[in-house]
Amino acid sequence: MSRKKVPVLVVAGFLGAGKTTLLNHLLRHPRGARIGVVVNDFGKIGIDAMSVAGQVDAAVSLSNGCLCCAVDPEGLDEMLGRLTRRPIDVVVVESSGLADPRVLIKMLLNSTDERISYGGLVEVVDAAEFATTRRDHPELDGHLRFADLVLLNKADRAADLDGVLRLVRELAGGTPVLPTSHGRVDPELLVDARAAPVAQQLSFDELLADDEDDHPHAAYQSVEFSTAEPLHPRRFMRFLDERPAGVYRMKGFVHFGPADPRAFSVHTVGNFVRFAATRRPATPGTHLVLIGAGIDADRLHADLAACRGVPDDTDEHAMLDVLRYLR
Ligand SMILES: Nc1nc2c(ncn2[C@@H]2O[C@H](COP(=O)(O)OP(=O)(O)OP(=O)(O)O)[C@@H](O)[C@H]2O)c(=O)[nH]1
Repeated sequence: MSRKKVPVLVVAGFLGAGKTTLLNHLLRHPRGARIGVVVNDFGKIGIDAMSVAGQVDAAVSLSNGCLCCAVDPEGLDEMLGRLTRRPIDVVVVESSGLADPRVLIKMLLNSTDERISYGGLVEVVDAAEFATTRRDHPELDGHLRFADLVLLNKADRAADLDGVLRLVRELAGGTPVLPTSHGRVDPELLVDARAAPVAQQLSFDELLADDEDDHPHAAYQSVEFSTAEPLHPRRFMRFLDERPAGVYRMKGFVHFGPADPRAFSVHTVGNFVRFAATRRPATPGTHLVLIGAGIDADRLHADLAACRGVPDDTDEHAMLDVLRYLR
């Protein structure tokens, strides 16, 4: 039986930006997702966090040094293999501060392990020390641009948060930038909960209602979109390309009708897009949840509604852009 591939999300950032803090936060608030982690230094991941997540053994670590330098592709595959032997929904890999995350990403993209697929790059940036980090590591600008999502952490300590946010957004080009404190992002933004089809999950409003006070739900909005009609693959890909920067996360199922009879799951983290061909969901059609901040729900609805349609008979390659993101 073929199993769903496990996305491997890379968390990068320069020294002290808050990568471990983010990992601990995700482990403490897994929202039903079974999270495996690969960390550089096991000591920094709170054992209590692993216990909360009920997965004390779902972590591997290097006793020293940096993943990219200490591990060759086979070594990485072996580590991931150990994690994905048990049911797991996502693996989060912490990339050491000084390494270029692209080395690790390349290893993941070239992995021969059929059970995993690269799941995107989250760059954690220290908002309080941004100028110093940038001065010491000019390569930071490049990291911001090729990340899929930038978390501007330590927002609580930044002397001029608006100014830093403006600058980071400008440097990041099209990469969405989300301010956070103590890595407290909603896990829904990064990982898929262990769940039935999106249509049967709790709505975001329901999630808003229930949590501890350190859970920053209130900052986000969710927009749901469903249609029984097929989406036109080219129009939908254009929508993804042009989606507003405030849409941090999108997940659900898409149906392209006659262009491809399969149902596809779609999953985005920031700019990262992943499609997977799935078994057809119980209700054929498209069901999407978009999560973000400062987004115009009516506009998103209208833009998605405009994606409905089927390619004409002469457009044989209409699915190509979608298939490029198939993992
Ligand atoms: N005030 C404040 N402190 C934070 C925040 N996030 C992390 N910290 C603190 O900053 C320090 C560094 O955080 P880590 O999570 O260890 O950073 P890291 O990126 O994993 O660090 P390295 O692994 O050394 O690169 C710790 O003392 C955290 O408690 C934040 O948003 N605000």
